[in-house]
Amino acid sequence: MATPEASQRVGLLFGSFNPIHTGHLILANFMATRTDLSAVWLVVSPQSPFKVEEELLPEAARLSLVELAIAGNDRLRALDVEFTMPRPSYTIDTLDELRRQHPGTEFVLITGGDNLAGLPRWKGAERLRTELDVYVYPRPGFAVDVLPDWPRVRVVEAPLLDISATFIRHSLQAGASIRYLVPDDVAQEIEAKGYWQR
Ligand SMILES: Nc1ncnc2c1ncn2[C@@H]1O[C@H](COP(=O)(O)OP(=O)(O)OP(=O)(O)O)[C@@H](O)[C@H]1O
Ligand SMILES: O=C(O)c1ccc[n+]([C@@H]2O[C@H](COP(=O)([O-])O)[C@@H](O)[C@H]2O)c1
Repeated sequence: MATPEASQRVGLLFGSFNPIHTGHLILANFMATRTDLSAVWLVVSPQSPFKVEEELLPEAARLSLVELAIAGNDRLRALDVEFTMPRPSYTIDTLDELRRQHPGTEFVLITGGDNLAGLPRWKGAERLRTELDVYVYPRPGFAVDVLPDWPRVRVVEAPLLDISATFIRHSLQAGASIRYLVPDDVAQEIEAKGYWQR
């Protein structure tokens, strides 16, 4: 008899989450509730391969903010699987690890439209192209028809969200309010810890 996990299709949203914001949350919840996915796991990457960020919060702090943000949403889960893996964090390696840990689960890669054009340069791109369904959430300013050779890419029709972690960090550095750009609990924690504030 099939176990509940055997039929599960889970979306993986990889990110720096520096910090998590409402854009991530709307995206993740949209994928978890309006597609064939039963859940979305937010994978916090200690170090994204292409990103050189000077103001990267320690991964444990970023994970904590993700956990605060998704508390109470049964369809979302935060993962620290990359914390004990080599850096930078390559998605194909994490995918292999998660497939090993969850043999009954079928994983789908979720990404924002800004990362789509770069996918062919990711480690193991040919495996990603052929082995995975990729669900894309469009992002303002980025074309989504850039990978005609990736037949497993599917772009969802969803409201565009012009929110980024960069904007949150810059707002904090400028002393501007980030209310509603991140959940209240996250804003309070950022303020209490003084993250990105000068
Ligand atoms: N507003 C958004 N619309 C669509 N996708 C998004 C949005 N914000 C983040 N994403 C996607 O979420 C994933 C993780 O993003 P990430 O943690 O790098 O956040 P970010 O806001 O892009 O950060 P930064 O501004 O620091 O570059 C990526 O696939 C990214 O494309
Ligand atoms: O595996 C790769 O080669 C690869 C290259 C670029 C980005 N990624 C992953 O994509 C996620 C989002 O990337 P970024 O740079 O927008 O934060 C992040 O978690 C990275 O680990 C992965």
